[in-house]
Amino acid sequence: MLLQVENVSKSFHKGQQVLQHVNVYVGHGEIVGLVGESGSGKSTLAKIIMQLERANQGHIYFNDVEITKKNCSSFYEHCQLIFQNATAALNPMWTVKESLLEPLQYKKTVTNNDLHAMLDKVKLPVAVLNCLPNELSGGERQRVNLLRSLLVEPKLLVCDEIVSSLDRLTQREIIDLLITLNKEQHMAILFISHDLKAVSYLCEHLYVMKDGKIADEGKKEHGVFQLTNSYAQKLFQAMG
Ligand SMILES: Nc1ncnc2c1ncn2[C@@H]1O[C@H](COP(=O)(O)OP(=O)(O)OP(=O)(O)O)[C@@H](O)[C@H]1O
Repeated sequence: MLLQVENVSKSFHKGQQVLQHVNVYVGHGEIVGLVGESGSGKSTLAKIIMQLERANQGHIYFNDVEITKKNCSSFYEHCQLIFQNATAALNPMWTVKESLLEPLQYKKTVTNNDLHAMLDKVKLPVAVLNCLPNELSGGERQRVNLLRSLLVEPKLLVCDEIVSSLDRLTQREIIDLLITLNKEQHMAILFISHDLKAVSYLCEHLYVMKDGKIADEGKKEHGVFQLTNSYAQKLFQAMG
């Protein structure tokens, strides 16, 4: 198993349990969805996985090694998080080229040819390298953000609502790109979203969250998730 979230619980204030005994598993090269209503605890779980928040209880394992604050820098070489607000993730003063090269400065040399090949992969023109974030569209910014994470060649990409603010066509292009990266680089994806259509299209395995608990989980068979919990079934019936 690549990622194991074991029995994670979290409360910010006394009495308000945001996550309760959550177990989530992502296999090598697997695309796993996590859906749930607004406030069900999805982003909090993503932050706990990435060691940006501390769980009150439970453990995170990556490749069977427990992730803690102490060893998380090597974890970040293999696991990257991207989130909805691509603008906030990019330094407004840096050109795209500076933003792309910054996470790699101590790791490996990236030639202009490597950069151009990667830009091509995420369907961005070479001209964006000299642009500042505010000179790009929302879709372009999210592609830059994605590319920034991909240059590290992660084994797992955690995506928190990354297509929610984009139009349907751009959403589809980014999701198709994720599918290509998954196939070509065997990169696993934890795709957190409240967009059931996007999740149904992309994911093979799904967790449904409700009020901080995993209400159901199921694999996709013949294009349909096999869910047994009545809340989870209703969610998908409502989608039509
Ligand atoms: N830093 C914090 N301090 C206090 N409460 C918080 C904090 N972060 C999240 N919460 C609370 O935890 C609950 C879950 O929030 P979270 O952002 O994880 O939900 P979500 O499922 O990601 O929602 P959305 O789909 O709207 O992003 C909410 O009630 C939220 O107010």
